[in-house]
Amino acid sequence: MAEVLRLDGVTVVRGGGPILEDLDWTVREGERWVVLGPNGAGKTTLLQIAATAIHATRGRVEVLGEELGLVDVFELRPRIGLASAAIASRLPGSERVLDVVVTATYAVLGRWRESYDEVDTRRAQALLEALGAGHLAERTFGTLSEGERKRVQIARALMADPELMLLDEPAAGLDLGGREDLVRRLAALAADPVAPAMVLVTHHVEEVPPGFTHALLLRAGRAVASGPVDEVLAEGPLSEAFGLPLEVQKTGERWTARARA
Ligand SMILES: Nc1ncnc2c1ncn2[C@@H]1O[C@H](COP(=O)(O)OP(=O)(O)OP(=O)(O)O)[C@@H](O)[C@H]1O
Repeated sequence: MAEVLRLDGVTVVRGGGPILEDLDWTVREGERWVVLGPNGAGKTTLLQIAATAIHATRGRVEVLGEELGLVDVFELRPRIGLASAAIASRLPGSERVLDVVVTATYAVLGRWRESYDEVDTRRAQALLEALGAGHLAERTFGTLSEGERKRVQIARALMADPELMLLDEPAAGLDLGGREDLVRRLAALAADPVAPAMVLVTHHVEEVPPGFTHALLLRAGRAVASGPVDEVLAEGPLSEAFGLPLEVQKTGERWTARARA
């Protein structure tokens, strides 16, 4: 399968020290990855590399077959879908939800022209419906609850039909019902054979949707484990990544973890 993301020996230095160190990682077409690790492990920095928002200090990064540093990132970015709190905070609260989604076609934040093609509007509405947010299309983004915003952001990230989808802590701030609803919708997306390759960042194994195939565990900027989800989301690697002895259980296709008594 084709590689959509490849990092070879990637190091990112900030404030005098490495915040990602000597990372090798490959994501292939059809794969659904979860990136887990404690606060400050480097997860968001890694997504920023994948989103072409920052450059590695050392090492080589290929995104969608193009080597960063040798390619115009403005041509690459429309092929990458990104949903993150940082992007959501830049979306105008007064914007109609349907427009929030439609404008992604033009890879701009906020509405910048008065009309869109009918086909774009229909696609935006269909994506909102697929994420259980069809009824919110005419509302303004600022009036939505946190859970509703997350679903709209994911619809927005899918709008431009990306080849790589990056989700930074999509369940953060959601209540139990909201989290479970989102996990279910992400599982449906993961099961869709035409959905893009996905990378989902989270702190919690409880948020890993069924159908995610691979996991990368980070601790202090280094990979602790990387590979098929069943091998990586195990007590040994998770305890090492989070720095405490954990009891991990898998029930059906969901995981739970807690500190060992
Ligand atoms: N510009 C910067 N200058 C100095 N340190 C930075 C800079 N950007 C990030 N860091 C540090 O790099 C480390 C990794 O940050 P990053 O946001 O990637 O971690 P994370 O795993 O996403 O954390 P969290 O789970 O808390 O969101 C943190 O210790 C952070 O303070």
